[in-house]
Amino acid sequence: MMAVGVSALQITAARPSVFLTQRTLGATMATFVHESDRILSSKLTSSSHLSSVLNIKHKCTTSRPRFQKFVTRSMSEASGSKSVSQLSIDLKGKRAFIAGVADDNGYGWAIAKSLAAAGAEILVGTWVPALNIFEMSLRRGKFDESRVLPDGSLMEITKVYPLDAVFDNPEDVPEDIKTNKRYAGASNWTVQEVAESVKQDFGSIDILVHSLANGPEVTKPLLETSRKGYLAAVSASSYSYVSLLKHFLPIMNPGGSSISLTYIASERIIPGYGGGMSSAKAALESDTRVLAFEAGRKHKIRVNTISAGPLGSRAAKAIGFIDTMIDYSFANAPLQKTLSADEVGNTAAFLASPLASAITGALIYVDNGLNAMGVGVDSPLFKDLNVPMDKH
Ligand SMILES: NC(=O)c1ccc[n+]([C@@H]2O[C@H](COP(=O)([O-])OP(=O)(O)OC[C@H]3O[C@@H](n4cnc5c(N)ncnc54)[C@H](O)[C@@H]3O)[C@@H](O)[C@H]2O)c1
Repeated sequence: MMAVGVSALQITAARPSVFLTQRTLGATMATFVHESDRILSSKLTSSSHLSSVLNIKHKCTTSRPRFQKFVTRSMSEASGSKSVSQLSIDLKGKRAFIAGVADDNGYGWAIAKSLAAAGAEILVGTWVPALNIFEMSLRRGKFDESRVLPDGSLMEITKVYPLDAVFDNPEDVPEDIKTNKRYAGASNWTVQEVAESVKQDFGSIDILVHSLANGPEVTKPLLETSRKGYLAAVSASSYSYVSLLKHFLPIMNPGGSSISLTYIASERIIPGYGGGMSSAKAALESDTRVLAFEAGRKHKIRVNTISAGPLGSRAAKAIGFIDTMIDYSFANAPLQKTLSADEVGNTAAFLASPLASAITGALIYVDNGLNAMGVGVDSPLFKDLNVPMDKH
């Protein structure tokens, strides 16, 4: 079990922590030895002694390595918690709205878990046609195994909102959708209405995540994509983000953070990622920069996007060649390992945290480094180079 008040997402160095936390200091006494081997007995009884301890440590950094080593060891031992660092991703008291969670396989779910592990309250927006099955599965405990957080507790989703991010307000909704039975029973699911509902229910949020995309003609090459299909991809996958941020910004607390998910097909040719989806991701990335400026200046909100490597989510499986992309990444990325959705989730938690307080308008790759490659090293043409190669 984690200590009370400590979030489950800690950034911990391989070495034991060298500083006592304020909390620990209050209850701790530590003894230090002077470098000339004279005993300098310094009883630490309150947190007001922290600065003097740190000063001693600071002064001896270069010229008194032996003394520093001793102080370091004494302090860690006195703290009694070698693995607790002072640098943690702490989102306690923050509230996140994550758009695009409809099962436990995708990046949205993993991001929700990491944010929850760091202490944030979780609200999700679920695409209306997927809402019933998602809520039923949640209720029946189908996701319980994947709700487990690092400290053993289960991620709580405070509220699930129906959402269709293709529509900004009720006036936009065409008749065929209004009468569609997949939308029957749900209400207030346009972007504007969802933001209003969240405002009514909770007042404000601190973190907005856009983890959704849709391109009805994604399996078609760009040259065969219709205007309708192309615009639908951009509407669902890019403008949906502009709209979400526009409607949520007024209820986002200053210092808050917004994150979207993109894919390398925006900047490099990925045959098979068609239907205008590569164009939609390029728009999303460009918008990230402009929105960072506008949201930063007006509301002090940071806007970043994560370019994630391939993951076998429901959406990716619909494209059809995700297993090939996962194999390709394993064979060619600098890090030969399977990308876990949690790695993207943890990056999102970092970006949402005060640790990333100067990062905005950025595209962060979380893809085992595949983006950095200029060639596919698994090509037979490279066989004489003897590139180190693990088996998948
Ligand atoms: N899976 C990958 O390999 C990969 C790689 C890079 C980036 N991404 C991006 O990650 C994000 C999440 O996708 P994922 O792959 O985790 O799949 P996913 O299936 O978990 O998420 C996509 C979600 O979008 C929702 N959605 C679709 N249309 C919607 C709409 N109009 N309104 C509201 N919700 C809608 C779906 O219901 C689904 O929950 C997407 O932006 C995707 O492009 C995925």
